[in-house]
Amino acid sequence: MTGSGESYPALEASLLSDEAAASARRKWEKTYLDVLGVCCSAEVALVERLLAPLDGVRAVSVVVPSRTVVVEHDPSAVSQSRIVKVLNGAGLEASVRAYGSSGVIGRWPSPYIVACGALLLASSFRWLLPPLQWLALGAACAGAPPMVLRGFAAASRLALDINILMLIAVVGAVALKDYTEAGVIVFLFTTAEWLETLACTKASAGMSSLMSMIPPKAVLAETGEVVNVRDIDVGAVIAVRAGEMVPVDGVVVDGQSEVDERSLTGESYPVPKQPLSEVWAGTLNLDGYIAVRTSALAENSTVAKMERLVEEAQQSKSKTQRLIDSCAKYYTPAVVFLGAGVALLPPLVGARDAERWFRLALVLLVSACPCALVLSTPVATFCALLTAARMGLLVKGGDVLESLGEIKAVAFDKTGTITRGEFTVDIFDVVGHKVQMSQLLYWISSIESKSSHPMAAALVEYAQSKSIEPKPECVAEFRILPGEGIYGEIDGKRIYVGNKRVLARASSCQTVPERMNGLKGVSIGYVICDGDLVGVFSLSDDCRTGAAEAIRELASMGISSVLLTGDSAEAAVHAQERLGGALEELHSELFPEDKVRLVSAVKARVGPTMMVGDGMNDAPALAMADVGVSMGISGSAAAMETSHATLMSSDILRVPEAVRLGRRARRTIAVNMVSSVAAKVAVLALALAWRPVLWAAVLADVGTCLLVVLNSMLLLGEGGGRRGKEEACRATARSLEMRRSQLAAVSPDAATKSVGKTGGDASKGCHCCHKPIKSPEHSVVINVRVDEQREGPTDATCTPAKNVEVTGLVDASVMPASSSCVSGGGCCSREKTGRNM
Ligand SMILES: Nc1ncnc2c1ncn2[C@@H]1O[C@H](COP(=O)(O)OP(=O)(O)OP(=O)(O)O)[C@@H](O)[C@H]1O
Ligand SMILES: [Mg+2]
Ligand SMILES: [Zn+2]
Repeated sequence: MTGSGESYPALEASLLSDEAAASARRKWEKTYLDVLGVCCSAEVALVERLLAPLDGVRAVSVVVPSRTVVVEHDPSAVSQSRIVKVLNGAGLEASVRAYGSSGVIGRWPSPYIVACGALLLASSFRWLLPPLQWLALGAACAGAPPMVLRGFAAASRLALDINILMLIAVVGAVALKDYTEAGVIVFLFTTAEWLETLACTKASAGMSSLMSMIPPKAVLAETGEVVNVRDIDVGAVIAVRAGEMVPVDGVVVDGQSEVDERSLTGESYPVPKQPLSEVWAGTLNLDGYIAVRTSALAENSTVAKMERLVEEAQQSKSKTQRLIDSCAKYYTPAVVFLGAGVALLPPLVGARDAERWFRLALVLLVSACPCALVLSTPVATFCALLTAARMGLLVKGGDVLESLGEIKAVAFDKTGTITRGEFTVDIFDVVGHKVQMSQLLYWISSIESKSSHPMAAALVEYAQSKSIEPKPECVAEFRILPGEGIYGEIDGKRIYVGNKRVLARASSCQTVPERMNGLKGVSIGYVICDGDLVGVFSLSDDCRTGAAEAIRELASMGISSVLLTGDSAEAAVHAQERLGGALEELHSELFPEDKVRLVSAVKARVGPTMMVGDGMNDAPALAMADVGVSMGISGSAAAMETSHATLMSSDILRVPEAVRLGRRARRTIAVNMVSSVAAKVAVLALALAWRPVLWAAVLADVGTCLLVVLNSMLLLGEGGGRRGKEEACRATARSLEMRRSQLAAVSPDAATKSVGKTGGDASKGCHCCHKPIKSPEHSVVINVRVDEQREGPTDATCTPAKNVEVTGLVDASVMPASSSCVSGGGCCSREKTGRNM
């Protein structure tokens, strides 16, 4: 006995390992199918039940709004055509979507609908020729086959769906000898379904445009060989010519070009690329040839991750949807019993008008179809998610979208979020006589090249500009000290780089050179070598374009903004001044755990809170917030992972836009739900008060379904393209700005001159929209002009800046609002737009 008992685990293990081996041998592939017959969540279960048992199918997911079924399968075990056959066997009208095609969906009504319509029309002449009334019965029969097939497939799996309810109504009407009614029901139902499919085409096209951005082939730079994108290894060099899509993420190694990153960031303007620039799969190479060394496999490229996220987001159900679904499960059987009761009980107890009760039961059944109610959330969520993705905001699920609309407060990180995270080194000094400048630079740049903090990049670049190459391989024991700086050992020396906390920790001598005292608006760093302060430096960073505008926009929506930074209090206050005092609270010198604590404090005090951040030190706070938004494709991976949404572009104005989209989505869902319930109530009221009209019930049902879809699709048009021309202007300004910084890298004079020319046009207005140049969109142009006008008279309107008083250093430094104007420091709107944003 024991013997056989013992043999089981062994057997199981061998079975398992066999299975594991088989599954490892298998080559999984994803097939996208257009399945027109999917219209309700009832069909989702049906599709799953049909495909899951097939051998060689690993995963099935159904995207209702775009009528897409995604099957992960092993083509050698179960072919695409087999899957299509199985689905069509249940009348689901499936077809394989070709790679890169935009979800071809039948534009013409099916022959069933046409025949049904034609017969119904002919039957309307029965007042001329009474036998024509039989044509109505013919119409019902002609249109019914797809319904019967689907209904039968559902029924054989003990599921009750809309097709069955409609068939009951049709059979009921025929039983009452009301053939016209039967014909009308079939016609209305099939036509509405067709219209719904048409309406979904747009949404579906949007989704496939997300999925088919990457070209299937790429060209190897060295050999010119054309290879499958999936077969490209990391580190291969591929050639991307003008007008082609970048096929894999990578780094430019040769050539120069401008790239349109709209597919990722939602903003269409040329981004200049030169050697060492990063490029991403799915972006468009506009002009010039570039050779790209790949940094990821095609399946791990950013766009592929995005695709997966969007797919997952559609499948993850939101709160509202889960509620509806869980009700729908008990609801439909309950309604069937109720219907049977209404039809059977009154005649049994002797009611006279049996036919009326029978009709009432049928109306009840049809009206009970929860189709529109079930659709009201997912379709709206789908459309909003697509719009968000198009504007460069990747939302990880319907839940997040709903929370976005509830936001009452936003916590911003400073470095890399409010500011650009592109530091410049202002001062770099050796302290004492222990080390030489070149040695100090070598140590720092070597250690910093192991850090991903934005300050690190600036320090490495600074060293390189002094012809010193970092050697990260010589650094041992590298450590990140959260909220303080970094540590590393090089040439046998123990070196700390960081803020004054590091100074306090690592050095006994705390006296700082005179020069570093009283510096405004910069971050000061210290270098400590074996316990001695050997170097100091200061770094400055500018606010992002539109940061102040974004915060003001949030305020106008009743949302308060706070700043949470690991940087010094001085740097925080400086940013606040640059923003014209737009922030309500400043908290500085925070450790990652302080950020978490403050986010939960804001949550408790104000309400649902969003956190926007980019760095590793933001990750825990992002997870804590109701909605954590990570900034930028180049932001930290940890932040992107823990956040609920990722802003692919660096346009901070997308933050208020996202909240607005969330609010709009919530409103749309509410309208959908109310109208779908109201329509049913109206029909039932009509049936009780006057008489039960079957076709009106069907019309109300399919009509609200259609309305729900159309109403949700209004979400598609907004968001991304809302600002149109303004957006284009801002984009031009930004690309100008970028060109300027590119030029500045080469020669600072050239930059001023080249953009200065544009500045000359400024008196006439913007060169693209001819509006007077005032708005932040034209910051670059003004940038130059303000430099010239610094001494001149400033604008008469002076936005009152809130006076900043910093209390606790580590903890909250809440600022009382006062209306005194800080002189000089960016309080005038003219200067603000010019210098800082
Ligand atoms: N690699 C580094 N080199 C030098 N100093 C650093 C480095 N990393 C961190 N520091 C110092 O530690 C401070 C806190 O860093 P932390 O990453 O917590 O915040 P931050 O990114 O500067 O600000 P924010 O939280 O607004 O993004 C920095 O302001 C800087 O002074
Ligand atoms: Mg940061
Ligand atoms: Zn319905």
